[in-house]
Amino acid sequence: MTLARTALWPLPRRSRAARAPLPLTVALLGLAGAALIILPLAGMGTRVAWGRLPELLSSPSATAALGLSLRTCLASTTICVLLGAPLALLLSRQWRGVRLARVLAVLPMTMPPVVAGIALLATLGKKGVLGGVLDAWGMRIAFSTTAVVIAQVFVAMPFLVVTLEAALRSRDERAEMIARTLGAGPWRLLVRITLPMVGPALARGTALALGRGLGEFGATIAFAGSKEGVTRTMPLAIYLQREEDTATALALAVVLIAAAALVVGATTVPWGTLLQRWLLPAGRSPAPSGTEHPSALPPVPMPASQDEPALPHTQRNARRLPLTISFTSAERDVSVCLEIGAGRRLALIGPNGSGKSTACLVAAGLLDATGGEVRLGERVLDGTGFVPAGQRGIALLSQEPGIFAHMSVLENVAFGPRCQGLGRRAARERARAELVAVGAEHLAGRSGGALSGGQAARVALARALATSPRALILDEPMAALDAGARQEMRSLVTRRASEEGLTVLLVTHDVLDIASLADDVVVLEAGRVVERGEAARVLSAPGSDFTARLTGMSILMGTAAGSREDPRVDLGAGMVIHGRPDQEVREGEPAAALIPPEAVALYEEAPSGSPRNALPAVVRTVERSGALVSVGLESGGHRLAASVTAAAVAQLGIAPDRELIAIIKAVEVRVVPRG
Ligand SMILES: Nc1ncnc2c1ncn2[C@@H]1O[C@H](COP(=O)(O)OP(=O)(O)OP(=O)(O)O)[C@@H](O)[C@H]1O
Repeated sequence: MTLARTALWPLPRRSRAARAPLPLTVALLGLAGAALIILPLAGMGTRVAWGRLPELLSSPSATAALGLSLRTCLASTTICVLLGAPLALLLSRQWRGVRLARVLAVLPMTMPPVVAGIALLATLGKKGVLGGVLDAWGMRIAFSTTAVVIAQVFVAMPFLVVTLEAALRSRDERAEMIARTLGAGPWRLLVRITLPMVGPALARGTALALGRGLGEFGATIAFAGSKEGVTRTMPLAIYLQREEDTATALALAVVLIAAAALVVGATTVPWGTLLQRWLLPAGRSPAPSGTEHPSALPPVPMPASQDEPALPHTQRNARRLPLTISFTSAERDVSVCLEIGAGRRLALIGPNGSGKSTACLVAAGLLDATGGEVRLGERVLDGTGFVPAGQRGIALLSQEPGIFAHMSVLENVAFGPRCQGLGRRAARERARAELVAVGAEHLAGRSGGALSGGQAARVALARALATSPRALILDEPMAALDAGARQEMRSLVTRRASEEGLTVLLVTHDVLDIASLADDVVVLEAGRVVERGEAARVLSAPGSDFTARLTGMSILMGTAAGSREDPRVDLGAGMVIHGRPDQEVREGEPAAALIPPEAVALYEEAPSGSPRNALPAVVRTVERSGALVSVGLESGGHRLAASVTAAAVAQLGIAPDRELIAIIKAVEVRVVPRG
């Protein structure tokens, strides 16, 4: 079976069926192109005195050229990396004139090298603009080994800059955003997140710069001349000796081609994957765990604030803080004021583009709260001052978990505590305890890039909570998970938020998230609040079109009862709803029964056979909805919606105030715990 599956998908690369057909003419032209590259190399190979290669390469002129090329290339490549990487970082950002700067940076790539040499000579030569000044100080650059290095840097650095800058501009910036919310400063962000993310491009750019430096000829001969042992690099030696000492010139050419092939070959190696494999071998055992308990989490120093001194972890847990987010963004046309009570969980819902993520970014400190204020407890985070992301005591979890793929899971979770000043060992201990708390300790040693969606969501939660936040912003972190993983994540968030006493802002499009997680709901439409209230009230009696459409189903609040095989919700006044089996119930805890309108059938009298869910109900509204009719009912103070045919409406005489019996299929009722 496995064989059949692998044979079918993915299709083997060599399979004929897997290849898109190529016109014969195109294939022949391609082969002609390849011949044009290979034939001269092969032709040269026929002239090389292969047997005398060691002897030829050990001649004084050859060793001098080889040694000089090696030294100057190492120096120029180092300079290319040290100056080129910062230049690429500058060019990858948006600022006035950046387009012109990008053109100038690649100009040496398209310039004839000899022109580059003349330009360098005009600047640094004896009569050059700078050369004259340097000459007065006794520094002669032209026609020295330094000139060779400068010529190589001039022509080679753009290769590194262009490669790195393209990678930087197309990188996914979400990981950096997450790192900022975890407290990373500019250097840590650059060294631990940005550069490792573009590591393969940096390696490729460096290899290309090295290759270009090795082959440099025109700029060198014009600016540095050709003095044996001082400026005569391999390409120059090959050119000058090609007639009088052809054998040595060809031997040097072989070395140059071999070096170039090695360098170009190195650019095709998947360095990122290899490094990860070396640094995190698959067999590496997960970090020891199992002895820690969440209550034993080592403390993390809270960001210093003048008006709120850092508190010990245990005391902070006891303090639940209210969160206020109030701002107006003219650019995005969003104007919102949210007040979340201390330790409460508020669901922010609304159509796409209504401003939910904008509110999350403002709260986390990734966007300015223009004309407003962000306040956590007594501490003003934005408004009369600005507390940067990562120092606010607010953690952000977004739809993309943003797990750092180049780090292990343990390092991911330890990242925040490290940013907050904890030592390596203490940060790792803290990370381990957080992983235990979310049931992911077995993943500690795994690479961050080797997690399933559900695992990544757990790790992201552990990483966010490892910074000991007081408020948690959840911007649809469960949207990409399957139903099972979503339910697990809901329970986990509910438990950890209660344990840590967190104030939670949750963005979601899922009614189940609201029913099981939220205390309060705010509805946004077109950047404005159109409805707010307690979750139970908003869900059972929607006051806006959006919530009415969102809920669609009836949500009956009550108390959980029964067992996994027969879960129930007691609605009070002797009314009970049975749900479908295989749902977790916590006897006596708040729960909601979610009922789709199609699961409700209406009868004049209870049918024989005593169906399990039979509720007396009074019709309140009747509305046509496409081919069907939506009937709004009230049963013991609960609102219930049914979807019936027009024929049923006529047959039963369904009209406002009509008393009926609602029969609800237990298999279609979901029982959801309300944390
Ligand atoms: N980077 C940006 N620059 C300018 N405007 C933006 C930017 N990102 C979003 N917007 C605009 O801001 C408004 C609110 O967008 P936001 O992403 O906050 O909505 P949302 O409710 O989170 O949407 P969704 O449910 O699709 O995630 C939209 O009109 C959007 O076009």
